[in-house]
Amino acid sequence: MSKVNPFEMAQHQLMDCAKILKLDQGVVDILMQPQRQIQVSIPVKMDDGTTRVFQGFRVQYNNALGLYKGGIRYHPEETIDTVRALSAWMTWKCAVLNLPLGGGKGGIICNPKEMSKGELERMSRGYIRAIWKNIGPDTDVPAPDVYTDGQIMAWMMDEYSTIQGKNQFGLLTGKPLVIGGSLGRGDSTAKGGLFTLREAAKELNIDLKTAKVAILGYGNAGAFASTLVQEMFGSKVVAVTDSKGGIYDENGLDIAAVAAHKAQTKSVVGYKGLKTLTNDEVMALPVDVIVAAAPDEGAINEKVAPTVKAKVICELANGPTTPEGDAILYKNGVHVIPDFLCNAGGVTVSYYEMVQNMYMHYWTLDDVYAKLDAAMTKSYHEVLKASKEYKINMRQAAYVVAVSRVVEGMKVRGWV
Ligand SMILES: NC(=O)C1=CN([C@@H]2O[C@H](COP(=O)(O)OP(=O)(O)OC[C@H]3O[C@@H](n4cnc5c(N)ncnc54)[C@H](O)[C@@H]3O)[C@@H](O)[C@H]2O)C=CC1
Ligand SMILES: O=C(O)CCC(=O)C(=O)O
Repeated sequence: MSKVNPFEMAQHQLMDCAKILKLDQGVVDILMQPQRQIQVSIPVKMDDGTTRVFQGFRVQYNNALGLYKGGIRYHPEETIDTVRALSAWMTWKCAVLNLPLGGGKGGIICNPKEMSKGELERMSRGYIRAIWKNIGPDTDVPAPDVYTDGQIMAWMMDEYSTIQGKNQFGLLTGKPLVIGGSLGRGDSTAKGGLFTLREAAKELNIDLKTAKVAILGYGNAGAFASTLVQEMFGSKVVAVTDSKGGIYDENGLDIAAVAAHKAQTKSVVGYKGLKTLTNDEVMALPVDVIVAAAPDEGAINEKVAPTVKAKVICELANGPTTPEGDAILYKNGVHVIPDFLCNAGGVTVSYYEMVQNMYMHYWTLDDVYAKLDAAMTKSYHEVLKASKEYKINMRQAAYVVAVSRVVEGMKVRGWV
């Protein structure tokens, strides 16, 4: 995961925005730190009879615009700084989409790939027992993120409901459909990002039908993106990577066959005997679009950025580009659709799930996609407009739009 400190990166980006907006010091001081950080120890009975204690976090960054919202990650290299950074980015993400929500994030340091289903269930329930007083349908609503899924959400919701003595479906989003999940949440991050790519392509006169696309990080977001980019635009996916490496075929990959290979061997590497490439080599390929979907914060740095030949980078991952990388990409005319705008489709459909849970009335898939398309398109153009008005890059522009809204919320509430 991170070779950089993601929270320092997030603070650097925020300071950049504070200068553009000429924010007062008191406002900056509030925005630079989370409102609350919770760290808990979770003892778990392992299958072999031993007890292991896992460290878990929940960081509640800012709730000026609404309750804290954001995913929970299970990762061996999770740190409080990763979770802090991600909770800040959640705040800007909800604000840039104009959702009535604030930002939060959670994580547990663990390797879910080495745990049995029973161990995962006991750890997930233990996490909820440790933090239940600080979360809830009106205060902080978690969701799935890296290496967590609907099943884990279901266990967590069930544990919380048991503690409360009543069903609490609204505790979190990304739930299985049968217990109040929303249609369309599964591929919403990728789909939302591709709606912004469509708008960027119009702006830059890129014909997506003939575009070559490289996808970094063939996980939830990346795998959906590789199928959808073909279905929605007819683009050709020529490269994909995962944590073990990448593969490239200039004539296009058969994505269904790559998915089958990954399901069988646990990696895209080795598919049809193609040479294994590193992520950095894939970044430098002659493609039109890069979809950055690997949970590898700061991977697009000052060394990698100058090698990028793509015209557009869609940041489905959180924090893939360092400030130094950003400056180089901007100078070289690479259009970056920044993370908290590009990947906001996930939390937007999570918000739709909350609305549906409250009304106990469920929408069709077409309704969800139509609303998501309208929301992502509107936000993309608001950010593009700010980028032109202020003559700043798309990330700075996304910050300007998002932070202005959060600051307005803080002001009317009398915080500053
Ligand atoms: N799933 C969601 O709804 C959302 C996810 N995101 C972000 O998207 C990114 C990916 O998340 P998911 O797809 O949910 O995770 P995931 O856990 O489903 O997939 C991650 C994939 O990336 C690969 N990977 C890990 N390290 C890598 C590396 N260094 N280089 C290349 N590939 C690597 C893994 O092998 C795996 O295939 C994360 O940054 C996450 O925070 C952002 C918004 C919402
Ligand atoms: O769906 C959500 O609430 C949050 C998803 C998430 O963690 C993210 O967008 O990074």
